[in-house]
Amino acid sequence: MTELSHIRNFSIVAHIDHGKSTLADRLIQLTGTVAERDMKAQMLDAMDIERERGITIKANTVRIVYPAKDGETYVLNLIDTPGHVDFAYEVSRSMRAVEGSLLVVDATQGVEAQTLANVYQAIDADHEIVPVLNKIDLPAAEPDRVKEQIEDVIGIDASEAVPISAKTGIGIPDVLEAIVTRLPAPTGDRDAPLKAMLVDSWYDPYLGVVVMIRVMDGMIRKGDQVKMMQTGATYRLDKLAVLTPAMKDIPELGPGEIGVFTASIKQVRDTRVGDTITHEKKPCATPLAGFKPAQPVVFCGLFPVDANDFEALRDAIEKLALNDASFSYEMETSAALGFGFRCGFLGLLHLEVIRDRLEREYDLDLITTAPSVVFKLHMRDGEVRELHNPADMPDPTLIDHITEPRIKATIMVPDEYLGDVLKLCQDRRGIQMDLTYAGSRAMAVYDLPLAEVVFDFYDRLKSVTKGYASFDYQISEYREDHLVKMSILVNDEPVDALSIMVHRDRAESRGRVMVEKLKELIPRHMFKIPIQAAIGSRVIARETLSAMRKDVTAKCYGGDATRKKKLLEKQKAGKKKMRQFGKVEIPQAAFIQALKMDN
Ligand SMILES: Nc1nc2c(ncn2[C@@H]2O[C@H](COP(=O)(O)OP(=O)(O)OP(=O)(O)O)[C@@H](O)[C@H]2O)c(=O)[nH]1
Repeated sequence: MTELSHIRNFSIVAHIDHGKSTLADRLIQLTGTVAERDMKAQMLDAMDIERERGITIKANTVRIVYPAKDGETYVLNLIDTPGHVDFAYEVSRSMRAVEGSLLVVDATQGVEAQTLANVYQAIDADHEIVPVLNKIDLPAAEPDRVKEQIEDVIGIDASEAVPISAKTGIGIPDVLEAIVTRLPAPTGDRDAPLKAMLVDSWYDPYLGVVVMIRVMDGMIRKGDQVKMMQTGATYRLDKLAVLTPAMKDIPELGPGEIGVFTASIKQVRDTRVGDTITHEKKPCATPLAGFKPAQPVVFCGLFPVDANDFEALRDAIEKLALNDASFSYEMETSAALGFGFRCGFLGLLHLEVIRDRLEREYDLDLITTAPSVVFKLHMRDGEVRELHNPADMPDPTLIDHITEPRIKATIMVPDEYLGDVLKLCQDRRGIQMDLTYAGSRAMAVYDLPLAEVVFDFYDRLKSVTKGYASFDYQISEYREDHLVKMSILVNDEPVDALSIMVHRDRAESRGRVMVEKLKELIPRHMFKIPIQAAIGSRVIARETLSAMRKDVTAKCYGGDATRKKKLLEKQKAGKKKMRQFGKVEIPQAAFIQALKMDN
């Protein structure tokens, strides 16, 4: 056990690309935590997808042993936090497991959207914050200007910000000293009953479920019988270790320490992030505050392009779900798409990440249906039903009214983009609740329907503000509105995967945009194809895709056989991504494209 005074727990907060991973690598390298030959760039972003997308999804941690200038040796625990709004809950609870943060700001760019969103999380968690100005090796670096900006915009003292280059290594020893001298040591009572926070959990193919904890009070040892206070489940610890980042066994962990254990836990679903872990025999009196199970808020259908892949998809989804408690699924059948799954996610990025992993790691070709939220149907007979899929909408005459989830959204944006942001929120049925200014930044608080946000709101917000807005939301309440189901008919056949719930006053314009887009997205066939949007039996928008009779190879007059072959191959590959509806083939991309709202 390490003495409390010799522990420092911290996270690194930064806007994307400001150098968080590079700095973490440097800290690990300089302290010799990983042998030079094992050092690979961006150690902490384990998964391929994280690397490619440059985002960190799972919170990672590493224990660094650092001999400081004062002659004492300190244990520094770094927790890596995810940076996207879909994972805001993961960020906020991992923040509560540490006492301080390094705020990394790119000295050539200055404070940006996520810098703000993330630093406010750190401030909320009462962190001591050490500003770090990165990339000072670049000629465009303006450390003084950025210092001033940190003080103006964030309102924290930046006079002692540490100038560094994570790339060349300048200033890294100063960062380590600042961690020891400026961040507070944790507090806790080793003689009190065990109270530990479940910070994260994941599935390891060799060890089974690994649980990461931060001990608040008491001691935890290998062989202990522990209890999860929320779920009530009890387990015996098989292994207790720290991450260096490789797992290293340790006999015990005391207050302020961070480590991992295994305990023959069958699935990650049995471990709830934020839960309190205590001893079964001598439990602590009260659990830690703020436990909140992650609730899926966005649902969509995932179907195999090739019906023969259904079993493979089931297998893959079950495996992924073992590793991700916030992802839910149930089997679904669709007239158009056959057998598949209705899946629930924390948000759109989460959806994309899961879909990508299924396609890549399990080599599956998937069709994704329109993301939707959970509506509540208040039936005339008094029953309240949840609607996860617009295709399951019952006869509207049986419904008294429908409620939908609303959110309280906070958007921070530089002045010059405010007009566009307000228009976007207005277009999405938003109600302005507050508008304030801090320096040259505005903060707008809106009450918005979640359904209008789940699809492409972030994308639109990013594009109208050139990436300079930060966005955060909380679900507020379910509220009644005039919602109707709109169906899309292609060649007079309803395509259930394209039906959506929409506000009555907006159905016509949404329907018009959708049929126009589908007309562009569906390739011409040998016959005329009507494309219609309808509410019940009433058609509200219609386009006709005219017939075509053309051999794709007709253009290749002359005897260029290879070119002809290539075209045919391309067409064949394209077919794989097509789906047959009656006589019509619809490309898979059309399902998502048609639903984008950028009219
Ligand atoms: N010139 C220079 N480039 C740097 C420095 N630190 C990081 N970079 C580069 O900046 C880019 C982003 O660095 P990352 O460490 O991946 O940034 P990050 O904040 O971890 O990004 P995400 O993990 O995507 O959030 C990479 O190309 C780095 O090589 C620095 O001090 N100087």
